[in-house]
Amino acid sequence: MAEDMRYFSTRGGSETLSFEDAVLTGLAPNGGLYIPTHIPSLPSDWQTRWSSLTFPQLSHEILSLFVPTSVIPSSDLSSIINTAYSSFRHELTTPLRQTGEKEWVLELWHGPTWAFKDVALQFLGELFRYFLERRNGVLEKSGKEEREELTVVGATSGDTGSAAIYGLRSKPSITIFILYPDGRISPIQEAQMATVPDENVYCVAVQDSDFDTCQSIVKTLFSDKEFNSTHRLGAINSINWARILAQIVYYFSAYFQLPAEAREAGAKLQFTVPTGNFGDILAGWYAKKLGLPMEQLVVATNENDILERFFRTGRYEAEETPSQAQAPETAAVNGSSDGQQAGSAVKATHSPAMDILLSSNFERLLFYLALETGEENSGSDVEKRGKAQERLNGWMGELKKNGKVDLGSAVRDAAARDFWAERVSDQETLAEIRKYYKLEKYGPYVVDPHTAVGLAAQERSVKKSPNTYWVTLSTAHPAKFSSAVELALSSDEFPEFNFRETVLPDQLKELEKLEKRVHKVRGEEGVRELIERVKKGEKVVPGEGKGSI
Ligand SMILES: Cc1ncc(COP(=O)(O)O)c(C=O)c1O
Ligand SMILES: N[C@@H](CCOP(=O)(O)O)C(=O)O
Repeated sequence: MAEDMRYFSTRGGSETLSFEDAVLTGLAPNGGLYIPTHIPSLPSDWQTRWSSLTFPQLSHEILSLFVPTSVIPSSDLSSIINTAYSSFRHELTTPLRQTGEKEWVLELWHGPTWAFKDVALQFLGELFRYFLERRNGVLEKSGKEEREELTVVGATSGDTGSAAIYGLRSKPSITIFILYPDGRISPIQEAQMATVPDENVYCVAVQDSDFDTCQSIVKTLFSDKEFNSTHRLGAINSINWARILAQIVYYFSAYFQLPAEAREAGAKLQFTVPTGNFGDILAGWYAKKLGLPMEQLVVATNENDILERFFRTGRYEAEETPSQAQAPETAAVNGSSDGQQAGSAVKATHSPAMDILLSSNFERLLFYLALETGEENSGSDVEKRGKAQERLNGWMGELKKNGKVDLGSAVRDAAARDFWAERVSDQETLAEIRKYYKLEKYGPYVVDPHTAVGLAAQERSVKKSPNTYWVTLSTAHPAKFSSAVELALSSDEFPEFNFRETVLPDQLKELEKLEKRVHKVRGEEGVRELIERVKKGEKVVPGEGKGSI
C-alpha cells in the first residue's frame, strides 16, 4: 500500500522524494517541509488486528503505511524499531495513567532522556545509522574511497537536544551540533546534553538568543546551498518528517490502552497536547486523518500564545503577544533568510521547552488548509497541490516581510474543525502542578510544567465538551524542570515534599558528578565557524570559537 508513497515540499516544486531522501534531506532546499503525497488508508480490520500489539509491533504497522518496502524491507524496519525502543524503561513504552473518571495522561517520557522526544529520536537515530551504513556499504563494495557523512545541526529549547544526542552518540559517520539559547533551558536539560562525552557530540550555547533564534539559524544553514552540500546537513528537529511519523504511533497506542467504553465512544475522545513547535499535535492530526476516532485536538500553549491567537482570530502574528510588554527576558530576533522570525519575541515561562513563537510544523498544517480552502480547487491532484503550494508561499512571504499574516476566517474555520486552542498562564501552570499533587483517588501525581499546561487546558475544555473522554499528553518527567516543580510544591502546604528524594531519578542525580562540555558562540557566524573548524578536523576546545565568551 505504501509502495507508491513519496514526499514533496510544502513550498512548491513538482519534485517528489523517496522516504530515504526526505529523511536525509530534512528541510527542503526551498525552505519547505516534506509531507507525504497522500494520506494512506488503514487496513479495514485495524481495530481488531492491532488491538493487542506491542508498541514496536504497532509502530511497524503504522510506519509501513508510509515507508515502502523498496526503501526499507519489512524485516529491516522491524530491527530498526526494536532497537530504537529497547532503551525504554516501561514495558508499554508509552503507558496511559488514569487521572480522573474519564481522564488519562499518556506518559511519553519513559525513554533514555525522560521526555517525549525519545520516542521519535531513538527511531530517527537508528534510521540515520541504517541509511548511512547501507550507502557506505555500496560505496565500499564498488571500490570507491569516499564515504557519506552527515553533519546533524539541530535547535533545542531543552528536550530535543538531549534526545537527539542520546539517539546519535557515537554513531559512525555522524557529527551532531545542538544549538540552544544560553541560560534558557533547565540545568538538568543542559547537563543531560553537555555531559555526554562522545567525540561526535557538540553542545552549542548561543549567547543572547531564544529558541526561535536557534531554529532560525538552523534553517538558514540548511537553506545555504553551499554550506549544506559541503557539510551534508541532517535534521533532527521536527522539520524532519520521520519525527512526525514516529509520533503518530502513540496516539494509536493510547487508543488501544483505553477501556472499551472509551474506545466505543469513538468520536467523543479528545487529545490535549502541550504545544510549542506543533510537531507533537500535528502527529495527532495525522492519526485523525488516518482514521483514529477522535473529536478534536486541543492545542495547549503557554504565554507564548501565537497559536492560540490564530485559532481565535485567523491572524498568525508573532509581534502582538500581549505578554511581550511585561516580559523582562524577551529577546528580539533579527530576520534572516528563513522568513519566519521577523519581529519574534519569546517570553521565558515556567514551561521553557514550549517557549516558541514560530512553530515549524504549523507550516505543514497550513499547506493542508491552503489545499482545503483554495478558491479554485479543480484539476488533477498535482495541480491542486501546486495551487496550495503557491498560496502557502504567499503566506510565508508575507510573514517574512511583515512578521504577520492574516490567514482569514475560512482558513481559521477549517482549522477549527480539527483543533481548538487554550492559553495557560504561568500561575495556572503552578496551580495545576499543585492540584495533581493533591489528587485523591488517582494521586498524588507530580507532573512537569508542560504536562501541567496540557492538563489546565484540558480542564477548561472539559467544561466546553462534557461527556468526552480525555487524554492529555505528558511530555516530560517532572525531574527535568525542578524550578517550576519546586516553586509549586516546596511550600508549607506540602511539608513532606522533597524534590530530590521523591522526584529526581538516580540516573539524573549522577549527572551532577560529570564534566560538562559546552561551546559558547554568538549568532549564526559563531555557529558556522564552529562547524567549519570541527569538520576541517580541528580539535575545538569547549568554550572556544568566533564570538565565543
Ligand atoms: C516537554 C515538552 N513539552 C511540549 C513540547 C512541545 O512539543 P512540540 O514542539 O512538538 O509542539 C516540547 C518541545 O517541543 C517539550 O520539550
Ligand atoms: N521543545 C523542543 C523544541 C524543538 O522542537 P522540535 O520538536 O522541532 O525538535 C525542544 O525541547 O527542543
